[in-house]
Amino acid sequence: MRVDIVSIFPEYFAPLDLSLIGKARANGTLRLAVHDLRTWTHDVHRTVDDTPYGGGPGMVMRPEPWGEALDALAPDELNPDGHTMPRLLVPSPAGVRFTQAMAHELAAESHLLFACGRYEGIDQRVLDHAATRMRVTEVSLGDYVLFGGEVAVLVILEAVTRLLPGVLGNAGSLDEESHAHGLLEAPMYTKPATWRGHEVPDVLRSGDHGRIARWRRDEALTRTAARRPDMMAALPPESLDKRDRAA
Ligand SMILES: N#Cc1c(-c2ccc3ccn(Cc4cccnc4)c3c2)n[nH]c1N
Repeated sequence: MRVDIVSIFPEYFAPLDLSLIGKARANGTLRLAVHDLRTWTHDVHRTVDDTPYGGGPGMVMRPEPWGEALDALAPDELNPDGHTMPRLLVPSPAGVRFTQAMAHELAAESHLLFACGRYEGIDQRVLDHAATRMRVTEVSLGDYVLFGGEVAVLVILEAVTRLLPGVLGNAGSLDEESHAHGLLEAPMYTKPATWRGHEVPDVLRSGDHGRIARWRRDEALTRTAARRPDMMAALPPESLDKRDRAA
């Protein structure tokens, strides 16, 4: 997967050299490049923002630098390596909610292009024009307001990269984690069996894999019902067997 990120704070992405994302870059699973938006400014002050039409607080990111950046990173002609147009992702408080399902969807893309806004956001015409040439998705992490899109890109990239083949050592862990099947994951334990008077549930030390699987399912259902009734409501009825309904 190829990933391009455009930001006025490219140094925000230094953490992407670390850990499993760093390894994915080193082994070629992830080809990531971070670009400074000011590369595409031409004035002495390298200006990227201006006052909003219609008035109001703050500043808006000017369309010209963004237009040139997207032209350079998503040229109309096929990329040298033959790839088609990238999918443009624009973090925004007004975006569609980012979910694990979207992470899976994005993990299937060959080229992601992230546009990190700042100030009050990017001039809408940048997104409108981009949408005439590529798929554009405004995406939000949740119902709170950040300073800009960089943190969202770090979160999205981590959620997507861990789904790429070979990135997670134990791909099986993807099957049981929270949100994998629309439920929160069950509690996890490791040695020692007793810690500060707290015991590991006996079933997990029984060696009975059927009982363990049932216990984990019951715990996942209980947790999800208590913490995320919205997820319970969204579960397809056929995904719950009669035992689940009794849990
Ligand atoms: N994803 C995501 C987000 C953002 C977010 C993403 C990009 C930008 C670019 C600028 N701001 C500040 C800003 C402040 C006020 C109004 N509009 C924008 C951003 C906030 N906030 N919350 C999320 N879940």
